[in-house]
Amino acid sequence: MARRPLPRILSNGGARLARSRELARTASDSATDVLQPLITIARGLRRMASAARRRWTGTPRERRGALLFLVASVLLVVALMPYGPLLAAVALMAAAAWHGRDRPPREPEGPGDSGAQRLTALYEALVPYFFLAEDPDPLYTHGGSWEKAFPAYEFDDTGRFSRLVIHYPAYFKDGEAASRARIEHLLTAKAGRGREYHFGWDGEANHLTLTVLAPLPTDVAAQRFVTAPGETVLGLTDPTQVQRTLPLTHGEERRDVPPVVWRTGVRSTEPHLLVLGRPGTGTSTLLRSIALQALHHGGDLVVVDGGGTGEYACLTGRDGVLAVECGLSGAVAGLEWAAQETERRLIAVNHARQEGRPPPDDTRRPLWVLLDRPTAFTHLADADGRKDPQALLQIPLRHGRAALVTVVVAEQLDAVDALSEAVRQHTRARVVLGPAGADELAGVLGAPPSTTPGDQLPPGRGHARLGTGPVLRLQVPATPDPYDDATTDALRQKVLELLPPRTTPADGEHVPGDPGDPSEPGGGDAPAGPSDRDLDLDEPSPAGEETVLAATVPEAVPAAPTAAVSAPVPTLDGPRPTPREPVPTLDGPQPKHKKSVPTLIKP
Ligand SMILES: Nc1ncnc2c1ncn2[C@@H]1O[C@H](COP(=O)(O)OP(=O)(O)OP(=O)(O)O)[C@@H](O)[C@H]1O
Repeated sequence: MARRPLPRILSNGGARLARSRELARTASDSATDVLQPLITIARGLRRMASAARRRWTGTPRERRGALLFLVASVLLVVALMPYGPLLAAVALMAAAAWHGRDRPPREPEGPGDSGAQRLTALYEALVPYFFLAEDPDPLYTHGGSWEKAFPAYEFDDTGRFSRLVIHYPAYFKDGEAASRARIEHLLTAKAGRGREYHFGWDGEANHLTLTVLAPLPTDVAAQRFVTAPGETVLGLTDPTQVQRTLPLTHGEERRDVPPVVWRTGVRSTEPHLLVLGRPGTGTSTLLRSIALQALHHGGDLVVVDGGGTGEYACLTGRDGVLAVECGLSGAVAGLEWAAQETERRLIAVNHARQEGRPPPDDTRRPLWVLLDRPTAFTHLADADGRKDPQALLQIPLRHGRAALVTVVVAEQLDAVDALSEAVRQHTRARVVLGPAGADELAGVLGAPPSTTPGDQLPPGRGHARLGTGPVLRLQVPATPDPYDDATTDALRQKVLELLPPRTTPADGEHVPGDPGDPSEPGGGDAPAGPSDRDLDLDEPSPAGEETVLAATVPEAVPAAPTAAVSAPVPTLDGPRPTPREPVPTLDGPQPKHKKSVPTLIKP
């Protein structure tokens, strides 16, 4: 059947319609331009009329008669004057045009009543700190005015300060931490507790800027961070303090968040990290997060857990995890091996340099030594008359940077005194999690933070300082123990996905199943927690009966760990075992294996 053409109005009606709409718009624009003076005058007349009406209603009744009489007299005079009505009409039009002109919206004037009250109260509170009797023209004085002292202020919807600039006298000792802390403490109390503030001291201009900080996101979970090898994300911080951002996945959406990135390796100026916090503030979580990132970048891990709660059990037997030690003997053996491995690497690198060769491959794989609560072992060793495992950290801490050996120590704040001198001296990257006083923070970080901690800190919230850098607010990404019953399924799955696969055990050793990990044969049904959970700190296993926690090393990197058991280990301090001689451990010599380290401790 032949197609019938559409009616013209339908076939090209759309274009016509658009054209006519365009024409109408142009015509209306031109008309508006032409009639603009009339529109302005009309708007002015309306504004004047409403002003007159307001004036009339605002005039008391008893004076309205007089006002009416005055207006009538003026009108009469004008009417009787030569050209009076004409001049009056011209004047009226001119006045209407003036009042009808477009005016930019007026800035709200002043802080309002409640704002002024807050500013006055704050000003009075600051007087004792900023007043000097000898000052001939004091900026702060009792009964004085705050206008000159607070050049800029902003309030939030609830009427509390969101930003405030405070001008202080030049003689105020802003270079002294104690003086600054007193002012910050006062401002925190006056500006409203329960929020976190940033204090920006501008010593040159004698200005202090108080800014309310938005809470750091607590809903970011462990994930693959877009970082280069040698970079570890400790957590998230404020955009004002860091230039860089990382794209992070948060639920379904992706957003750019400023991270605290810690650089390790040969060029690092702070190659080792100390994490402190009160119990339950998230120090183990941060160590787990670091472990996952280290494994992702191809590092080897030795984990020493003095907490003894099995929070690192999920790492046991994973590719790259050399040992997860919860007992004193295991800890000592693991750390002894790490010290010897550091030396071996150093010497190998030195030889290679002297011979003009690049460093051998088996010195290039980063080795991470993670210690959670090492002071628990110090007490145990002391009671037992055994060697303090912390003493073994001396070499990795002092020489680890050149050997790509990184030490991370997590400890409780009140056990700082029990940390060895070497740990305190060589851990120049510092993190403090959870509530801590300004003095405590300054003592650990070497400088007080420029922000105040809130009253209620979520787990994983704290401060970080890398070397001599600024003190940064920190929120550690949620990286819970996947074997913990309290962990939600979504988070458990996220952490399990980040774990490397299990290494095939050597010597037919059994590597425990992964409860909840569907990829593990029998994993879903396995009892929660592998064997290291059962280790009792108070009862160190007898020599030769220590539970094997980690057994193997991937084939791709045979040299590093194998060296621990079979390669010659020259030392910095003195003679070491001769070639082919196994490194002695507390539990006796180790068997030799071609591709794998059987154990750090004999089964
Ligand atoms: N960054 C975080 N985000 C969300 N929850 C966290 C975070 N850090 C820790 N938590 C939660 O807080 C609790 C304590 O964490 P964690 O075990 O890491 O603390 P801890 O300082 O090691 O305490 P303890 O020494 O008692 O083991 C856990 O339930 C953990 O899931």
